[in-house]
Amino acid sequence: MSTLYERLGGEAAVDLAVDKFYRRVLADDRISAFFEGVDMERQAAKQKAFLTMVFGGPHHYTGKDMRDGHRHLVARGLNDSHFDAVVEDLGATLKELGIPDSDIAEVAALAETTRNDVLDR
Ligand code: HEM
Repeated sequence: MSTLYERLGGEAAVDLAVDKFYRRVLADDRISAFFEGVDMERQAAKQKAFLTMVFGGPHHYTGKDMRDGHRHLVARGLNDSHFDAVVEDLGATLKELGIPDSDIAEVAALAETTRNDVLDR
């Protein structure tokens, strides 16, 4: 029985999805403002960490890290609607990559488990 991360293609799939996902997020005017002024050098690594988490792969982040990493964004108004937009953009990216709907639903469910930490509540 393979894990979701393995089924999606492991690290290679994460690398492929990072670029497509980030482009989609930056083009999404519901959420792009939150990424203004973000350190671009570190951004690829962060996006990789993001996708590894939501693919259910090996990552070192905790709920506390997610709180600390997004608290400054919550202070700038980050809320459920923005979280929903990110999950939607992620689903659209995976769909574009030919990932089956059942796997996309699993990724969305995993993302969901981080919602209260990301939104600091
Ligand atoms: C599924 C939920 C989410 C996960 C798993 C996630 C994951 C991550 C991770 C791992 C980092 C790197 C943290 C660090 O090491 O500094 C990060 C940073 C970031 N996230 Fe998220 N994130 C989520 C939701 C969101 C949402 C909804 C937004 C905004 C619409 C967002 C915007 C950002 C930004 C702008 C950064 C960079 C912050 C900075 O460097 O100033 N994230 N996220």
